[in-house]
Amino acid sequence: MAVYTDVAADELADFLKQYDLGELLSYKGIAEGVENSNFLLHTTTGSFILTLYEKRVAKNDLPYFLALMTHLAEHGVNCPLPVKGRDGEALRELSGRPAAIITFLEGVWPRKPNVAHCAGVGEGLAKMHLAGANFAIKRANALSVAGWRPLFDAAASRADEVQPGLRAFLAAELDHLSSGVWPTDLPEGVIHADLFNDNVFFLGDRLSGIIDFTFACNDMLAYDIAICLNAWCFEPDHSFNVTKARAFLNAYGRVRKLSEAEEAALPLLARGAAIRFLLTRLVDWLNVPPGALVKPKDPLEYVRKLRFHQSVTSVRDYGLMPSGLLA
Ligand SMILES: Nc1ncnc2c1ncn2[C@@H]1O[C@H](COP(=O)(O)OP(=O)(O)O)[C@@H](O)[C@H]1O
Ligand SMILES: N[C@@H](CCOP(=O)(O)O)C(=O)O
Repeated sequence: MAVYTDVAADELADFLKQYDLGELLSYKGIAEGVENSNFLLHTTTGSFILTLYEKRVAKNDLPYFLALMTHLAEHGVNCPLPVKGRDGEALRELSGRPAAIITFLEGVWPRKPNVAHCAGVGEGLAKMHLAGANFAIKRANALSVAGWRPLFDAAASRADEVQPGLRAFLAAELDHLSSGVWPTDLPEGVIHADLFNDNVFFLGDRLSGIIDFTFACNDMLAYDIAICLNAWCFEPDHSFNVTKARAFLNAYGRVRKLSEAEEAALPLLARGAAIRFLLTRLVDWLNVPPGALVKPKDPLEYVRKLRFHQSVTSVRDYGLMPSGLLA
């Protein structure tokens, strides 16, 4: 359960007086997520999500996330809306943390994503990319290449406790990715940057909503695709499922066609996406705050994904023909 900061009932009831949300009926910490403390609130007017922003989130970035959700919702993406208080503000403080209430989205995230889910997320991601095109505020990706070295430095001395040889493996990969090979000329825009299956809700096989914009930023759109290939297209036995990848990429391409340069960059972007999540997971694995109710995610899952992408020689391995998408 990701609750790093607890909230007392009387404190919350007082907090809610700043909103037109009625009286608090009940609330509970949410048993998912690893980044922030989240609570499900039931009030006399409905259900809401309360987020207390923790560790990796810079306070200065919060207006970006909240404005982005509003922008995307206004442009056809089903995502939560920040709830404003009577003073017109959505962002305030609770229990010493920046805090915001957002609307509750119906739907269930898929525990075992199937091919239809992968197609749904491909279409949804492309629509989100198009919807973000005219969003005016910019936020650099703090967890791109330049952000990986500090994470490595924070974990390197204990990496081999997690897997012998991991430190050297990570060092070599980081050296490669920071040697000038990382693309700089691919189409950019607003990316979600964490579109894992626990951040996409479905009703049956139909995508019903996207949540958790805590890592959203401006970066290469194809990098978001690479993050999804990792998050959606591997099986529990760690094998890559090319059928899911093809379904995901084809559905994406029907809404926003990938350029040949983007296709060609996918193996490298997928390596970068793999090391990014490997490193944050490793740091979290080695630094669980005492008393926090959180289940850290397995960094080694991403070692296997990274090794797979290191072995890729052609985009055919992702279900693509080099010259374009398969029909
Ligand atoms: N707007 C929402 N509507 C419904 N459930 C939500 C909403 N936002 C978050 N949740 C629930 O809370 C969980 C954790 O939220 P998430 O934003 O992924 O956490 P974190 O802030 O740690 O990244 C989600 O998996 C989901 O179950
Ligand atoms: N998706 C990340 C962890 C952070 O995401 P959250 O949405 O679960 O808080 C990972 O799998 O490493």
